[in-house]
Amino acid sequence: MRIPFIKMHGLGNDFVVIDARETALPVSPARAAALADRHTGIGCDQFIVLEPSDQADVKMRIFNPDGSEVGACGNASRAVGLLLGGERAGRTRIETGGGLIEAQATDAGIAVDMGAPRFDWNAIPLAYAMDTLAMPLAWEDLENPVAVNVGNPHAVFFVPDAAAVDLARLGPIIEHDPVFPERVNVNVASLVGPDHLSLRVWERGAGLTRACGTGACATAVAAMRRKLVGRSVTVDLPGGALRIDWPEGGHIVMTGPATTSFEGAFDDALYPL
Ligand SMILES: N[C@@H](CCC[C@H](N)C(=O)O)C(=O)O
Repeated sequence: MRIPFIKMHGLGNDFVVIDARETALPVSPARAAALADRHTGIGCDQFIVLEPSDQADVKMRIFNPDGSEVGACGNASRAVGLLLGGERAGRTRIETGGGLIEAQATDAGIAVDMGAPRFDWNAIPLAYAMDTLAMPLAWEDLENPVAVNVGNPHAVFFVPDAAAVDLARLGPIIEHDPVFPERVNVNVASLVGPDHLSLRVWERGAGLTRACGTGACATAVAAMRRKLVGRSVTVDLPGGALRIDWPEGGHIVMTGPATTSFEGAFDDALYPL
């Protein structure tokens, strides 16, 4: 069977999106990983499957290129908001594994209500109780991260110069540390101006990406909790900038672009379950 797909991205974090609301597409970790492969498949940072939802306009399933299914993807949420916004008068409620979120087209881009961050150690989750605003741990020069869950788990390290960190080497070590039983997304961030952060992310199950929307949300709220910035910040990533707002006691709102690259179709027999 020929399966239509849409290739999209948010700041260079790229997705293969399948609209399976009408015709179901069986997915397995092996099929997701094969489609995401940049040499032998279509190639993407995350494979996204849209399914019917009984509590929102759509259910978004998210797979990393290693085949793992995860709870949240900020950049894909904006892409899905762009894709379905026309059908939904600009506003799309999206069910994810990490909770219900809502995307809205605005003059500044697609704004997504990403819900409330969680800082409890067992919500991250961590292997044992500890202070999540300054975890008493270090991996070489990377020390005392903030741990936060924004639908998926993040460790945020504040460093003098994020560009100088050997994230390709340290990222996988931290991602797989047993202190993070569900692994972790690894963020290194520096303050580059008032309410302005620079960020690089080693994504769990994906590696270095040009942008990570949930990483930007996690880093912004971590910086707010550390009182490094105010409640509205710009986060520069290798692929471009996102605006993150987190009003006192409220939900995180991420605003930024989403883009459609091209459409195509694949033969599902070439990607067995
Ligand atoms: N690129 C995403 C995050 C995708 C999931 C992540 N790798 C995880 O395993 O939690 C984003 O834009 O947030």
